[in-house]
Amino acid sequence: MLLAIGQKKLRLALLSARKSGSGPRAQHRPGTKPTAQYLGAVASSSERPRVVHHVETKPSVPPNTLPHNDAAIPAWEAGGCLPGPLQHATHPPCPATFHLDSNSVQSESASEPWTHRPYCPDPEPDSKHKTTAYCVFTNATFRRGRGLSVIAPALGPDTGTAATDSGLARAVGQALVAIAASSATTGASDYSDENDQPPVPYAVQPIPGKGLGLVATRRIRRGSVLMVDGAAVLADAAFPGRVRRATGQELLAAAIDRLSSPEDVLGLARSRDYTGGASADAVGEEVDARVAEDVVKTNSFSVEVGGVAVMALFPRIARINHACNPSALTNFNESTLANTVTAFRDIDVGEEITISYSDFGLTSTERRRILLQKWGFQCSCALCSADADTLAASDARRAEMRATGQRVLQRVEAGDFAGAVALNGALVAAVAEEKLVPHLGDHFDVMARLCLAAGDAEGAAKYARKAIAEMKGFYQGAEAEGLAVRELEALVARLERP
Ligand SMILES: C[S@@+](CC[C@H](N)C(=O)[O-])C[C@H]1O[C@@H](n2cnc3c(N)ncnc32)[C@H](O)[C@@H]1O
Repeated sequence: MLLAIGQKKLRLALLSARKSGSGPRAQHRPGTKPTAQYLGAVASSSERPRVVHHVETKPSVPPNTLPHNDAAIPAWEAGGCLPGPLQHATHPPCPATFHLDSNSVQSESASEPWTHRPYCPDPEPDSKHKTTAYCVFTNATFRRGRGLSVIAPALGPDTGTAATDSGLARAVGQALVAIAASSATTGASDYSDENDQPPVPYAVQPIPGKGLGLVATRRIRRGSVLMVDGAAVLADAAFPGRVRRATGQELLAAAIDRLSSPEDVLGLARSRDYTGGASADAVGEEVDARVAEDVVKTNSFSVEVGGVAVMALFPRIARINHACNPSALTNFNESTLANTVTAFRDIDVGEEITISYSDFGLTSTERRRILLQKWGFQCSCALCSADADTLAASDARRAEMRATGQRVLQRVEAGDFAGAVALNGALVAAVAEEKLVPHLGDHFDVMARLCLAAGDAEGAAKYARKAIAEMKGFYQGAEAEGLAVRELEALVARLERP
């Protein structure tokens, strides 16, 4: 994700170089913040892969809905206790509502995020490993009753927060309460899945050399939403390094087991066959634990929730294969806990729908190595299978894009904005030639800011208009109304004011 990181750094450099009040405030928005990538080595990856991140146009939780201090939680104050992970130092947990069976439903109240008692296996501390207590928190109503399980640090009985509390259970709990409140008001389902009603524009079918995959069943236009998939499992990315393996497997198995259809997850692709041909639900508990672990490794995205790095499993998106020049992009929205798949370009009937698990700025050799090392497969996508000349030309463009991005940044840091404008123009051309079209809006946005910093108001307005057109064309619907577009529109209006 060097390209996007470069863009982000560049934007930051531009902001610090800019005189106060002379331009719009930069925000993270689609294509600029690397967050999502399939995980090969669970949690240990320091890479921040390709992502398209949703524009947050409003706070994810209405003010005072679920604040972090007890003084502002009147509904729960009345009861004198807080449910599950939202317990606070001065408020004891609500023992009366917990059933002894950890799988039994605790509550389906819209104001309480967890419908089950947290499942907290013994952390098995030993002298060699520094272990942390983790729990499985479950909301059975999310995803239209298919459920969501969260693996997050346990909350201490005395403090309400664990020493290592990542805030993950709290952040997800807040999102769930806000989602429930919004569904109750609007009658809408817990995430926007209007595009998922049959007939969907794709079919899941065998793809030679790749297992199953998605194939377009009708022509899909660039920018259209193909699928919105709510998370089934969210796991603190740090947990595999902080629990013993057996405990980790136990947590994962419990997280999946609490979903209404565990087989939807256990039946996903994995790197090995532990079953001897038996179906996932027909095998023993021990095997299930290993299957659960492998399925999560093979199919999880890396996203952020409440500033915490998280492994996220979206069961339907998990069927989408990787391509180095993909036909679609994913876009995780922290407020809805759902991931949206958008067509990267026009997709013909019969064409495979693919996303990228790796960084666009890498050469083919680098990508293949990472896909093999971290995800355990030899990439057989169209670009990797292309002839040597095509691959070499693509590699040269991607290497050049990366190097040019760095040079642009150096010019900005040196205050040479005119030089940066000239170089960034070459970068935009290379991006277009490599058909990484969704990035164009971001690049035009950067060009607008560079022109502004260089004192070229006309150029700034021109590129701001181009960025708006790209962003609106690509990120249809809510995204097009996003903060970035509004900022750019404000910039154009300001620049055009006589
Ligand atoms: C998230 S799953 C994708 C869906 C999977 N094909 C299935 O059958 O459910 C990832 C797995 O799909 C396969 N895969 C995905 N993209 C591939 C590619 N470009 N080339 C070869 N295999 C691929 C690999 O086996 C990988 O471990």
